[in-house]
Amino acid sequence: MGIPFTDKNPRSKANEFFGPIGTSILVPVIPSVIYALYFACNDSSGGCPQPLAAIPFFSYRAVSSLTWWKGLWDAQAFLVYCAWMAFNVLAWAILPGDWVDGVELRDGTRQKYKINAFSTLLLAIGLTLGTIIRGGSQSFTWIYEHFLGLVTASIVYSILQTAVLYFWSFKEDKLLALGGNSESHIYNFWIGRELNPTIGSLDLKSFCELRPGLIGWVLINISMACEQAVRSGGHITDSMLLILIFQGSYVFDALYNEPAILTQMDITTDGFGFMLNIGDLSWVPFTYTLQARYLAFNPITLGYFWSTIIFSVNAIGYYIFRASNSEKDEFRKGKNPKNLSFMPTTRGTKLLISGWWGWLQHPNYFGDILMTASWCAATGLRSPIPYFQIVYFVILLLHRQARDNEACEKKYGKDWEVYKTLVPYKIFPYIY
Ligand SMILES: NC(=O)C1=CN([C@@H]2O[C@H](COP(=O)(O)OP(=O)(O)OC[C@H]3O[C@@H](n4cnc5c(N)ncnc54)[C@H](OP(=O)(O)O)[C@@H]3O)[C@@H](O)[C@H]2O)C=CC1
Ligand SMILES: CC(C)=CCC[C@@H](C)[C@H]1CC=C2C3=C(CC[C@@]21C)[C@@]1(C)CC[C@H](O)C(C)(C)[C@@H]1CC3
Repeated sequence: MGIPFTDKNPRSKANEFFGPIGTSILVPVIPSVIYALYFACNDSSGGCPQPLAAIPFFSYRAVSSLTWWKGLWDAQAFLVYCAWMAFNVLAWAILPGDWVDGVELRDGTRQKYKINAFSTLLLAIGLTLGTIIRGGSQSFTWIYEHFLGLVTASIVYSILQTAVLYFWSFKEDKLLALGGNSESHIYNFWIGRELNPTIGSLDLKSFCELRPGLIGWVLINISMACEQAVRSGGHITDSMLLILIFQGSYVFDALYNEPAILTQMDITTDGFGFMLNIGDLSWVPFTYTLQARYLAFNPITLGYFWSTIIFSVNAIGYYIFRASNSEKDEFRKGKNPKNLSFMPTTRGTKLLISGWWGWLQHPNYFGDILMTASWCAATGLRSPIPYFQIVYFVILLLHRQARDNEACEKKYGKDWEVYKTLVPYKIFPYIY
């Protein structure tokens, strides 16, 4: 099928993520990594890497049997996953929230967003805690027990949703993502063709980025803590408590600042393709919970000394992340309470050259990386598997920095070169 292009939706180049070849590798690799993390870190593996052949996922004999494949599917988990998506849609529809405008799109229109993700989070946590208070820790271990089935459910759901949206994007009059209208179907499938797919007034991309995955992350962590408590006679370790606090507050922060996401590249520029579908709905809830899942069957006590160090790294990271994000948000809204220096640009928008944004090109990434490092450190040193998160996250943010740099070169031209001479370090102070 030829892929049409018009003045409104010009042909784009398939030049990111190593083009059609890179994206055709990424599409099967991302779900495989989610499964691999499960098989390399569960109760039977003990969360330590075994010889690869001992892990069913990597053993030819296991993978070639139909029974093994059937074991990945859990109909009950699939129903629960669909019910979870329905709960999020209902909460979005029923809970009150202000309607705000997104950034101006290239056709002059603006997408409208209902802001009530934070109240959805409070509702979900309230219901969960109510269940645990009434039924004890054992009443909320279902997620731990059905983790593999839920992984499959989320992957199947993401594939179906991406496929439906891909076909839907060929209906006329859609505004497409500038990067997602290349000549390659697989590349467009990965990036996403339509910029802002909606059902009625529900914007699917922002909905999926903030609600089912992020709130699911918190609930999965709580289930892992319940599993640990059941196994140890009602207690959870200091490491598990730290993970609940760190990651819970990270999600609280994201949902409390919901409107801030509307100016980020995922919302303004990328389509809603496989990358964001599987990223939001499967990767975030099922790999970002790796530390809590590991601790569920590997209780680790850190003690006051290490807990204080790890807590401090997370607190410093959070401070840098929040302060720098808020500084830029305020500045973009036309406020400059600290009287920070900035440079004018021919594009019209100004660039900060003092404060957090005069220190690094992405101070918020640096804060985010410190936080992720503290999450991994809370799992101790017995297994390298929970450290997967920091490796992945540094790669993600290095790649994101490169994508943003390219976008800023286009937006600001020579002014961006000047900015880079004034603020030479990208993410890591005095290193990179
Ligand atoms: N936990 C996770 O999995 C992930 C978390 N994140 C987090 O999301 C947050 C947002 O990240 P992201 O949107 O990628 O990037 P940034 O918040 O760094 O935003 C980049 C944009 O900011 C503007 N900008 C850049 N420099 C300046 C300056 N000096 N003064 C004013 N504006 C400037 C430019 O846009 P313009 O000039 O057009 O306004 C640029 O395109 C980060 O905190 C990141 O850590 C991101 C990905 C994954
Ligand atoms: C491996 C793979 C499929 C990667 C896809 C990338 C996505 C996992 C991430 C792209 C941008 C993201 C953001 C968040 C979560 C991860 C993804 C979806 C985010 C919602 C996390 C919470 C933060 O506070 C945030 C709101 C700033 C952030 C936005 C970007």
